Amino acid sequence: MSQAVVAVASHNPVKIRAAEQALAHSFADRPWQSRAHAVPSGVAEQPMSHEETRQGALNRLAALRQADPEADYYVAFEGGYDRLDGVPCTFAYVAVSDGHRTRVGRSAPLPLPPVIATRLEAGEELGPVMDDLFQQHNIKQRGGAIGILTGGLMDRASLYQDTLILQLAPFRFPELYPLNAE
Ligand SMILES: O=P(O)(O)OP(=O)(O)OP(=O)(O)OC[C@H]1O[C@@H](n2cnc3c(O)ncnc32)[C@H](O)[C@@H]1O
Repeated sequence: MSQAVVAVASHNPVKIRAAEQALAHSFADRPWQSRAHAVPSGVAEQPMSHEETRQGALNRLAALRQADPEADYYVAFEGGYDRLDGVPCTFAYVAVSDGHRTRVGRSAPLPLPPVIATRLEAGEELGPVMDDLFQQHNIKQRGGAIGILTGGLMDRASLYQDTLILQLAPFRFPELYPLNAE
């Protein structure tokens, strides 16, 4: 069977791996390959609200579809920060499309310690702040804040992968999720 292609809206290896794994697990009857594209998010490097983060994922998805019109699936992740129920958190939005149907969803949130929240609210980015506090290099492209603060029980790729798998349910069972009800 011919390879199916998932286009990914980032060169960050964490995001590419998460997209590849989620598609390969959700649609295991097909072999998958990924194509990565650097596309603009159209929002700040460090989105500071859930609305801005969601918009970043949607903007990346739209740019990705223009950049790679022949892919079978399109996946865009955007990492962000907000106070959810008053608690400072980092989370991601994923936007996924097969060219017909589009779904957007937010990951489970990771609560951040006040020392990190204060620095983000002063204008710093989470990746460099984590590198600085935990003496890491480019942790955002490895386990991320999730890896460090869960003691390795989860990592950025696994959280993003699970977030995408949940949003793929309507694509797996299209008869249960009619397009005109979305
Ligand atoms: O190359 P791109 O796709 O832009 O990937 P990114 O990791 O740099 O960027 P995102 O836009 O997804 O995330 C926004 C910021 O949040 C940071 N970030 C998000 N999740 C993180 C995590 O788990 N650990 C460390 N930094 C994280 C990241 O450093 C970015 O500066």
